[in-house]
Amino acid sequence: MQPTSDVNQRVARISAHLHPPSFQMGETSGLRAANCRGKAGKHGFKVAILGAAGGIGQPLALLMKINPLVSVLHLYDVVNTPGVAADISHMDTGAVVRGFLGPQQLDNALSGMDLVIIPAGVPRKPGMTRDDLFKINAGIVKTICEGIARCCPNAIVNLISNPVNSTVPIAAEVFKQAGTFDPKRLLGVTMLDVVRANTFVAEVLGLDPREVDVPVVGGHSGVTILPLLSQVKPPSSFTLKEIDSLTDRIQNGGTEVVEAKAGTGSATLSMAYAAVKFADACLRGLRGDLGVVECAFVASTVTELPFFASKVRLGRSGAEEIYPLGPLNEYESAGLEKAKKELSASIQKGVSFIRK
Ligand SMILES: NC(=O)c1ccc[n+]([C@@H]2O[C@H](COP(=O)([O-])OP(=O)(O)OC[C@H]3O[C@@H](n4cnc5c(N)ncnc54)[C@H](O)[C@@H]3O)[C@@H](O)[C@H]2O)c1
Ligand SMILES: O=C(O)C[C@H](O)C(=O)O
Repeated sequence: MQPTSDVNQRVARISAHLHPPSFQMGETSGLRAANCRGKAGKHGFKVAILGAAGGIGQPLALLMKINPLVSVLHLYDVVNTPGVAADISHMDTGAVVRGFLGPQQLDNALSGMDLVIIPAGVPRKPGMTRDDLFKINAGIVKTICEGIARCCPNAIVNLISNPVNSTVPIAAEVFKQAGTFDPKRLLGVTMLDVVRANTFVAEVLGLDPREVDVPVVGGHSGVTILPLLSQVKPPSSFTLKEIDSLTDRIQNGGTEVVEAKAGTGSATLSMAYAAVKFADACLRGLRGDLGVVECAFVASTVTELPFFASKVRLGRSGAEEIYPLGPLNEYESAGLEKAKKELSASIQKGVSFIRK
């Protein structure tokens, strides 16, 4: 495989020749959006997806195009965005779609955005840990975050790229160096763990998953994924066997999908669903809705670690309140100690990548 920087440079050279700063619906057909009578995009939020041509990026773009809170949707990737943007732009929903290809168009993709969602980077293959992705994805996240600091320092950032336990600290360090770090606006997306936990717990309880709420705290990898089954809503009790098997399945849900996909990638469709659920919550918070609460991996003082996933209240300025973990039982307290040990090393690895 070629180093990412070489690929990026080649893409930049080619795209500089082939493409203007962005391309929009109709630009190849003679009927440019700019010439049309209606001017869309006045109401609602401007959202960028970086990694928009990927396994998560494409269904995520589709679902964000349907979201009535989105007025402008920027789709950025280092490959294939012309096709994805053209395709998505034909959907008769409100958001105006623009595509951006390659590093030369990164700044235009990001300028003026309210929310930036980042699923850029390589996924796992069977036998790999999320930390095995660090080598490639750390640099990708660094470059993208440098762009955010330059072009939309006030945007809310939803970071999906793995390993989340390290990429969020990387993003924080980039923003600190640029003088733009606002801990409330940087959110690591752990929503898929909650989505899985709700589904698996509902299965055991014989309930509709939409009626179930399982807080999942800690981080987004193996033992750092800590479901708090003692706090499930509606209040429920489990046998020790159920607790063991539910905890194991929630912690290894990602690996279950990686193995089932047998080398072709990791969770994309359920992740796009989870990402949209989380992004929608962020947008409702930005709009000023009250009582929007979801789990996310954020800068935190809930434990002695500088980052931790827990329930947060989303408002006009991002994660405005971070809730404490609440009472843990003995099983969960033991899990918390294991989680903190692994998380601490992953956070340090991310910080050192930038401070080196
Ligand atoms: N947080 C979570 O819960 C969660 C869940 C699933 C997957 N993930 C992670 O999300 C990432 C993406 O997964 P995927 O299945 O969509 O992978 P994918 O390979 O299908 O897509 C990734 C996309 O990123 C693009 N990309 C690469 N370098 C880029 C750069 N410098 N700038 C912009 N785009 C770039 C690629 O061209 C590709 O289109 C992986 O790291 C994966 O581990 C996280
Ligand atoms: O498991 C992976 O590598 C992808 C993602 O983190 C997931 O939880 O599905």
